[in-house]
Amino acid sequence: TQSTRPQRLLSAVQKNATRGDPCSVVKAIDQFCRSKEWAMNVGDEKGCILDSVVSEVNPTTVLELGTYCGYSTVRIANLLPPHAKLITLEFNPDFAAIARQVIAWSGLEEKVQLVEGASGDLIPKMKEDFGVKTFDLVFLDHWKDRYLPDTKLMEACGLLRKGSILLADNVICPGTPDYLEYVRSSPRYESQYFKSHLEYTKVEDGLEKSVFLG
Ligand SMILES: O=C(NC/C=C/[C@H]1O[C@@H](n2cnc3cncnc32)[C@H](O)[C@@H]1O)c1cc([N+](=O)[O-])cc(O)c1O
Ligand SMILES: [Mg+2]
Repeated sequence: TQSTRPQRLLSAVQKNATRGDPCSVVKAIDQFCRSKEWAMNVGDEKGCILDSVVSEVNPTTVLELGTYCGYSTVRIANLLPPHAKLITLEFNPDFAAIARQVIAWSGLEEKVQLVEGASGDLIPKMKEDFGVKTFDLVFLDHWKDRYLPDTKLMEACGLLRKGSILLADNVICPGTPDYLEYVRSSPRYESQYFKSHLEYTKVEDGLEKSVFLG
């Protein structure tokens, strides 16, 4: 039977990366996506911006929306202080299975809780079922039309506190116009655009960093 792109991406990790070495896992995926098959990981260029925001926030609790193959999960988890926790949500079971193996290969499974399911269903359960008070950092990288409804849902569920950071991928390409309008015009957010390029291409894209003001 034909393999899927995520399966081929995982094989590239198992072939080219060193077990327990998160940086080699990131490099192996970037090399695969540049030389073999494009895949919708945040990538190396935007990944450096992601790294700098994670390092600056130094979060204890992180939420990632849309695990896919676990590329940004590994990048974020690799920078977390001890005892910090990254919860990543993925509703496609095939992608989740691949991501679990990528995360395991990196040796970061202690810092990551991958939850299978839809963000719209899981966000309201974060406090009660996952013992979360509020998130210090949220990385949005799932379906682009879910960014705004899920942000409003996180507000409604009291999951954001004064100073919580939302970092959104793809605000230009494929684009998240309603989300961008909301965080840039709402008095409850202070937003900043980090211009970059769509992963592994020369097309413009960027990350939007928004601080929740409470
Ligand atoms: O479409 C893009 N990303 C969507 C990502 C989707 C991933 O998040 C999961 N998901 C979706 N809603 C979910 C709700 N709950 C849980 N997982 C969910 C999907 O099962 C998939 O694994 C994209 C596209 C391009 N592009 O150039 O075309 C570039 C990018 O960087 C992208 O991120
Ligand atoms: Mg993306």
